[in-house]
Amino acid sequence: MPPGDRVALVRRPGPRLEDGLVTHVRRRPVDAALAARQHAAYRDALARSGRRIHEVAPDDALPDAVFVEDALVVCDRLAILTRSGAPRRRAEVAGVERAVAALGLETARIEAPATLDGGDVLQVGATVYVGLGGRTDGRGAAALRALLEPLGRTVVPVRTHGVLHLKSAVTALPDGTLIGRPDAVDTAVLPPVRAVAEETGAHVLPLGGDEVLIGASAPRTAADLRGLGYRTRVVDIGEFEKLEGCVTCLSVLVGA
Ligand SMILES: NC(=O)NCCC[C@H](N)C(=O)O
Repeated sequence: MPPGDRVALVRRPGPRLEDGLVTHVRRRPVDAALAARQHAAYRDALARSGRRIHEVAPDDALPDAVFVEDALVVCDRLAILTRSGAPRRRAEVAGVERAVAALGLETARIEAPATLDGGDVLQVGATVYVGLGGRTDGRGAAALRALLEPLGRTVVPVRTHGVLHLKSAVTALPDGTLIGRPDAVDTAVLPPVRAVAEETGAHVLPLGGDEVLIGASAPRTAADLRGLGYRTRVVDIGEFEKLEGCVTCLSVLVGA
């Protein structure tokens, strides 16, 4: 991957998407054809923000593979292949590893028995918050710390409650301000978290400059962010939200 290249890794959903895991929400039918269209629009939004789309080969046997951020954490030029806290998601890493190798990144992995999902890893400048909840354990956080401290990062574990991942509850605006649901995380270890108007407004993906990607299900949060001076790029990812997915989890951004 040449210096300056800005890439978005994505993985298209398959026909068995509706068999994806649900933990904190009631299962609802998922329309696979609509999901495919929503994913195409999501890829298009990332491409329009100046990202080169790099696709991980889809795997129709792995319904949750579309949530690619859980299998991979990228920090500078290091790609960390994770070991999900959901055993049936662990096979997703193989395809992601091949895609990462094609980008020429250095690789490392979270080794058993540690568990870590990428959705629990929130990078804000030189600080990396790691959620401790259903999917990531203390060993996973320690393994992440051992890999990232040499890169000048400070790793801060954060307990989560009643949410799938840390980034289900809290994400960061381009200036580093945290936004989301303070009730779902241990706020004692975090800077102030700006509460959002809708649950799905907790998920924003900074795209560069003052632009953020946000789901169409959070119109009041999007309006608030525009009020703060941000440009919002809105995508409808409703079929993925039925499976506890959000705008962050459908991609991994590599490069500034
Ligand atoms: N990082 C994320 O927010 N990932 C969403 C994963 C959803 C998937 N159905 C799961 O339960 O693992």
